[in-house]
Amino acid sequence: MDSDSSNPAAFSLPSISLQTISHLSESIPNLLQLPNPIDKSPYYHPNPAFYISSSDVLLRQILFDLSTSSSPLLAYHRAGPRSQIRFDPATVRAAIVTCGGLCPGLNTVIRELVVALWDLYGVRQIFGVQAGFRGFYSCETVELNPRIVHDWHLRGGTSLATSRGGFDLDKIVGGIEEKGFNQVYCIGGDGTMRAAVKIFNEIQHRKLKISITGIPKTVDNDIGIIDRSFGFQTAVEIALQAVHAAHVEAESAVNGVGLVKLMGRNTGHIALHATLSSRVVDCCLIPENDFYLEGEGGLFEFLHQRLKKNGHVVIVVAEGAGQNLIPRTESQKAEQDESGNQVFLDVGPWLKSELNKWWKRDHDGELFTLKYIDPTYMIRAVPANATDNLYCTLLAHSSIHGVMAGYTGFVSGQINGNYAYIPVEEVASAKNPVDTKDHRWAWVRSVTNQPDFN
Ligand SMILES: Nc1ncnc2c1ncn2[C@@H]1O[C@H](COP(=O)(O)OP(=O)(O)OP(=O)(O)O)[C@@H](O)[C@H]1O
Ligand SMILES: O=P(O)(O)OC[C@H]1O[C@](O)(CO)[C@@H](O)[C@@H]1O
Ligand SMILES: [Mg+2]
Repeated sequence: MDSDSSNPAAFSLPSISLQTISHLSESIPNLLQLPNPIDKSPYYHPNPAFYISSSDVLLRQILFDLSTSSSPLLAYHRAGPRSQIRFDPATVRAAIVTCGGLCPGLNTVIRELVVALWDLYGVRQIFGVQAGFRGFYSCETVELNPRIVHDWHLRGGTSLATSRGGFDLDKIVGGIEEKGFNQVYCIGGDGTMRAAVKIFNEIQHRKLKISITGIPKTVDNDIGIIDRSFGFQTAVEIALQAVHAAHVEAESAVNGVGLVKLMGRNTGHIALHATLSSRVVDCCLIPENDFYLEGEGGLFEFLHQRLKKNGHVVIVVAEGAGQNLIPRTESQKAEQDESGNQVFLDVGPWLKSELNKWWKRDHDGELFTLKYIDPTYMIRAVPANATDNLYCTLLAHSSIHGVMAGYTGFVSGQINGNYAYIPVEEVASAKNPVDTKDHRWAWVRSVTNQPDFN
């Protein structure tokens, strides 16, 4: 018999599958247990509800159709302070490392890790590892305290320096052991999370009492599971300035084209958000949606019509878009950066040149002005805005609470507005592409009226 779809009682809730995270007690016998020093904090006055227990979870999917959902709902441990801690603060030696590209908020996360370890938990041995993972074995570490980092949230970049490459598992874990670190905070993107998985596995293999955690950062917002990565909103805000400038230039010319290239290696989130929030973009080109230039339904035909109608156009192109169209030599095809990421050809100047050639070929003699803006590093080299700053603080605090409670091999992240601990392996493999089938891409297309290039 068919279930009555108007009667909610006719459906049963799917089961829940908890994504457990590792705990030091699984590999370290007789791990000590102490009351959380926040008990004595003059600011928090914790009541019983203040502490989070290991049975507190949050769901990844909060919207679903009961008539079709049958697979279990994924749940994660809720982030936050635990009533018992598993490190004696006096013996903690915490290491903080930043890896990969810059992102607004890196310095805020470092600052808040230092200040909260110091103020909330009474940790006094906190170290900055310089220049990314290679810093564990090739550079002096710097001792940090709240006085040193007090104004770091006002600075862009990372005051610890960052780098790509330099991943040598044996040397890194050797360096961690040699320097006596027992808490390792890794701030970085997808590559950093993949590296953290390997370090975590090696630490487990060596049965070391070291907790490692990841705090995901990427302006590209290309890390899955979490709501968004810190710094992304700030980057979009700065990107908008470039889009508005391109619009002014285009509008003030005859047959004016404003072309803006924005970051986004494999994902077009920055371009998409800049398009939706500016409302002045005529065409948004992202890596997830192939496009073509010539013929029916192509970019040139669309631009011709738009210029005829409005007299100007604004194009936003993400750096990873159109890579299949740009001619490249065999050696360019194989080029990688130090971390093994494919080196892209520069889509901005290529598109600019193609547009100029097209106009000259098809509209010779008619006025045409193309202004190209490439704000690339400007959007990620700035300090975090207010929202990202607060987000960075809560991520740093979540990480410390989890580590002090003895959890390891996890990432702190926001899921549906709440903070969770997610297994680092899961984050390392979770991508976050723009879904060109969902409502947000449909919204872009309805705002721009651009072709779908199918
Ligand atoms: N698969 C991997 N295994 C081990 N180490 C890795 C791996 N991928 C990346 N790494 C290391 O992680 C660090 C950061 O990687 P990468 O340069 O790709 O930046 P990222 O963390 O992805 O940040 P972003 O994407 O924002 O630039 C580098 O030191 C790199 O060597
Ligand atoms: O020039 P760099 O520092 O290697 O970084 C560029 C890359 O880093 C990112 O900002 C983050 O992954 C990408 O958007 C960009 O492709
Ligand atoms: Mg990356």
